[in-house]
Amino acid sequence: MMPSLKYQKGETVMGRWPGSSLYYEVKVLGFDLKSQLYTVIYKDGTELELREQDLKSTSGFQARSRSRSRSPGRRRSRSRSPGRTTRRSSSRTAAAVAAAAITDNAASSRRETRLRDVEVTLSPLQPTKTPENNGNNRHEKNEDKLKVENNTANKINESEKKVEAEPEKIQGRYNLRRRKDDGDAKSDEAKVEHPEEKEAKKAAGATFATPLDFGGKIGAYFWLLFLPAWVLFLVLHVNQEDPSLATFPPPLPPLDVFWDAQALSFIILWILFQALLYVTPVGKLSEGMPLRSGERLKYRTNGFFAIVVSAVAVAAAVHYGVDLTYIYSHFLQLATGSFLISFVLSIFLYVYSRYAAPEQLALGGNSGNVVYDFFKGHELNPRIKNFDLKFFCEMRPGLIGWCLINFAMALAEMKKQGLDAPSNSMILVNLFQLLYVVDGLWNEEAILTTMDLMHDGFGFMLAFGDLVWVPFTYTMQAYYLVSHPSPLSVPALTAIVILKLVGFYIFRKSNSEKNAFRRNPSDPKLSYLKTIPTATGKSLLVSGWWGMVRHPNYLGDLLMALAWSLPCGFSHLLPWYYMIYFIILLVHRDSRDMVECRRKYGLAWDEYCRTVRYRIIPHVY
Ligand SMILES: NC(=O)C1=CN([C@@H]2O[C@H](COP(=O)(O)OP(=O)(O)OC[C@H]3O[C@@H](n4cnc5c(N)ncnc54)[C@H](OP(=O)(O)O)[C@@H]3O)[C@@H](O)[C@H]2O)C=CC1
Ligand SMILES: CC(C)CCC[C@@H](C)[C@H]1CC=C2C3=C(CC[C@@]21C)[C@@]1(C)CC[C@H](O)C(C)(C)[C@@H]1CC3
Repeated sequence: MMPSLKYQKGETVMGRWPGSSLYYEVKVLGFDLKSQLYTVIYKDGTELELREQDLKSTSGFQARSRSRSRSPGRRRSRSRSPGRTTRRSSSRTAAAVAAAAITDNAASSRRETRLRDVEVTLSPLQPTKTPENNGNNRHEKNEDKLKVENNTANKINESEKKVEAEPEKIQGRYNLRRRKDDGDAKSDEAKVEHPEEKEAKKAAGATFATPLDFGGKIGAYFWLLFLPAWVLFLVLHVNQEDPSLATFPPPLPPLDVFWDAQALSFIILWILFQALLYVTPVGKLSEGMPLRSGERLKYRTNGFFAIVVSAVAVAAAVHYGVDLTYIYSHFLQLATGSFLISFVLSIFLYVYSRYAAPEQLALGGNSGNVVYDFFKGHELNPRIKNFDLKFFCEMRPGLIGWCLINFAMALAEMKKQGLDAPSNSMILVNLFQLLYVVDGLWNEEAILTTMDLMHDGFGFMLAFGDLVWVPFTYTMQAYYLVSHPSPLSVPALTAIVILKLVGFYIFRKSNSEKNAFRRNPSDPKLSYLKTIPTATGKSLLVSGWWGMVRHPNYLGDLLMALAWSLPCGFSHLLPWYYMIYFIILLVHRDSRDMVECRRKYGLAWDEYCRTVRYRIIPHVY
């Protein structure tokens, strides 16, 4: 029993469908005092959390005509409502709707046909104007108030315009909060909120999170210690004459060797220089994907400009006698300096996130455990004014720094081996990785539809990953080649170049296809693609690259990684480190994404997985 609550455990009530005014019959499973949310279960077994405002007693509903619910005008006004969300509830409810839509899909074996335009046909009931309804939802008088059966038949209707055709409407689909009849998000914000509603909103934001990754709370402690230790191990190991497992563990130098104030100041200067380029008003202002609040952040995507200016600056520095082999000889000290910066940044990010509104927190980094949230990232998009810290760190200092370090290694190789030009292997590694980074910066907008930008909070994992892991471990191949020459025959070189180009083609095409589709699903250039509708208003691609495997971009990336290691030969395991790490990282990311997409899209995701059976490698995995 749940004392003094409006709805009791076991009671059957009507629960609102996110982004609309449709109500399903649900059974109350429980009530969370902290979040003030009811856990309810649908007839198809889907559980979700709803606020009291989104529940109504069944007595307040009556059957109403089908034609009214299908009025296009009405649908229009609904989907234009400003989007605000409660956390878990929105996605779980979406899953429930997806479940219904896809059940019918599967039954009518429409997989082979074009599934882009969908309408969920419901059997609506209209609530009578009971005092309860009027009291709770006065603002909804003009909206459809519909009751639907959970096991309602849903069908694909080719004639209806799908929600995705107007991306700005997507936000309305996630709305489980009070909705105003019209007006934009800003006017919404300006209205005074009831204190109770404020509390519930706070609680909803603060409590709900996705399941814990990376071994949970204990895992977070482990990774916090292991990741820096692993970088240290790699840096010390690669510096040895014989970097084989026989010399494991590498000898630890005295503590004072780690610290170099000059190295730290170079890192700070580099980050400030990149920050300056980032805020330079050159290049496009791109829109991110809609957030849970319905808001879309703007990002200055001038990464290509940044790398070109950086290259010119580095070339000028070399021309005026700056010895870049300093990077090779002070690698450990530079890594230590970067680590310190990433650690201080992570502390700042965590403290800063404590002042963020609940809807600005990352679902995956909101466990309530300080260490876990510090590691995983508490706030989704921490910004100082318009300066987006996550976007900047992920795309600039570390990524461009990676190319700078590789270049320095080529110079160091020439110096150490007494060469007039870098070796073929060194040139390949430099060019391949430069292409990867330049491509990422050229297509910088595409990063806005990746997991890191959309779902992961910005905390130690990414700050350390961006500022330490990328520049100081992704450069292992180039570092290795400085003192371990690996001559390449012409056929081997040709084969490696072909492998790289094939990988790059798959990687770029698949990433661009998904990005273009997410940005404008009705792009005529994508009209040949088949899709599966989901109840969130977004669809899933089931043909093209994303019909081949579930992560074609990972396949391309892995082929490229192979091409980066091959020039280093097979004498040591160390240059293969990236390949091994990358397989683990991408397999884990794929699993994380599966969980996240299953949560978001429910049975529509299962249907996608049935249609596209392999995850990364066709017919293998
Ligand atoms: N070099 C490196 O260290 C690393 C490189 N990468 C690369 O970065 C790139 C981005 O990777 P990552 O962010 O992990 O993942 P993705 O770019 O693959 O993003 C996954 C998201 O894409 C959407 N999606 C999945 N399936 C479909 C589909 N069938 N149709 C439409 N949308 C779909 C989903 O988001 P939604 O539906 O919400 O839009 C899903 O959450 C990849 O190329 C990867 O290889 C990644 C990690 C490290
Ligand atoms: C420290 C942890 C064990 C792992 C940290 C992972 C991060 C290093 C990576 C997570 C996703 C990344 C991406 C790129 C770099 C590595 C990190 C930050 C990326 C920017 C590289 C360039 C590509 O073109 C890209 C697609 C833009 C990549 C996006 C993901």
